[in-house]
Amino acid sequence: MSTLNIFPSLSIPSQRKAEADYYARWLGELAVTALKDEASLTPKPGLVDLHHNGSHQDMNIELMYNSAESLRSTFIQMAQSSYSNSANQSLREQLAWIGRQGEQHMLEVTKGVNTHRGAIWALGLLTGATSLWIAESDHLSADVSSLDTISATQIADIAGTIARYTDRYAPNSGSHGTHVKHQYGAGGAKDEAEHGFPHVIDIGLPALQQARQHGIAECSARLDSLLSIIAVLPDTCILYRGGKQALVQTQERASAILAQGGTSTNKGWQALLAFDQWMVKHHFSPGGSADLLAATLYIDSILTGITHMSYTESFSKTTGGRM
Ligand SMILES: CC(C)(COP(=O)(O)OP(=O)(O)OC[C@H]1O[C@@H](n2cnc3c(N)ncnc32)[C@H](O[C@H]2O[C@H](COP(=O)(O)OP(=O)(O)OP(=O)(O)O)[C@@H](O)[C@H]2O)[C@@H]1O)[C@@H](O)C(=O)NCCC(=O)NCCS
Ligand SMILES: Nc1ncnc2[nH]cnc12
Repeated sequence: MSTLNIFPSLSIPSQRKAEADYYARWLGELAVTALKDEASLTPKPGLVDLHHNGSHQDMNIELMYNSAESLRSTFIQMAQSSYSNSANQSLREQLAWIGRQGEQHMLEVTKGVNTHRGAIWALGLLTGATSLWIAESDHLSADVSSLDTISATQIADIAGTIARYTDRYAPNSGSHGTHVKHQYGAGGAKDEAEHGFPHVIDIGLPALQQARQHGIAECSARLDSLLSIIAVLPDTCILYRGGKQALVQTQERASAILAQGGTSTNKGWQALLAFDQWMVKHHFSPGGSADLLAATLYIDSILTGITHMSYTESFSKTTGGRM
């Protein structure tokens, strides 16, 4: 993949540039890990997982992993580009440029299959926003207990601010999302980002954290988080394939499993398996919800991992304190 020559990196002093590269590599790694963790979570309703290809003829787990790996450099570039930058028109268009290059690269790797378009959008904005947030503040030296949902909200708000600038070079895509927008008035991925990722911050993340607090095993905690998102998200993937009724039925089924106590209960687990079969039978797939689960896992990894990764700390460890 070609590298961008529009980064303002030459004007960043070398220490600052080293920090930017350091954090960008870390954030890129977290984003790729989040995508692979989403893909491997099993069993997911209608989605590709370790057991099957869900409602997708053209995808499998190998393809999802390869697609995720292919996006590492995209996320790194987005984070590099955002460090020492501000949430403004220019950054929006730099990220869009990198995002479109990333989409091209993904499509080359997957031979034309749209595995992660929505994820490039969501995680691209969030990696960029995290990088900017790190650069602007002293969060990394903060006590871990203060890195809570406030930090998550701040990062998602920055992502929302960037998303609200218009990308003047966006082509008229004629995507499924555009089609669904006209037919049902659903805002889709763009709306989600512009509002600061409410389905990540107010739904997916609290569901994940609450499940863990109740001692629920990590796999079930993540599945419950996914179901919480499916239960309320206007997912354009479901709307495109099955219309409004499919979306309502899908949401009701996800809510019913949560009302039964979630996937950690025997009843909930059986209901999840039945839900998966029903989705596959009807060829429905909650692709947007899967992307937002990946975004949730990414934000979660920032909150839980951030103190391990202070640049200064890590740098002084490797150099014996000599800066
Ligand atoms: C601004 C864009 C988001 C424009 O994209 P688009 O007009 O296509 O908008 P949406 O359809 O709304 O969203 C795109 C993808 O986002 C996922 N998604 C769906 N609903 C939501 C939602 N409510 N909230 C968040 N995310 C959502 C979804 O992606 C997943 O599904 C993909 C498979 O989808 P698709 O190909 O449509 O469906 P299939 O049924 O599988 O197709 P067939 O097999 O039947 O043919 C998969 O990729 C998942 O990721 C939506 O598809 C943005 O994309 C954009 O402008 N990009 C340009 C560059 C840019 O700005 N980059 C970002 C810079 S940070
Ligand atoms: N696991 C998955 N299966 C199908 N589409 C997806 N889009 C994002 N993650 C997905």
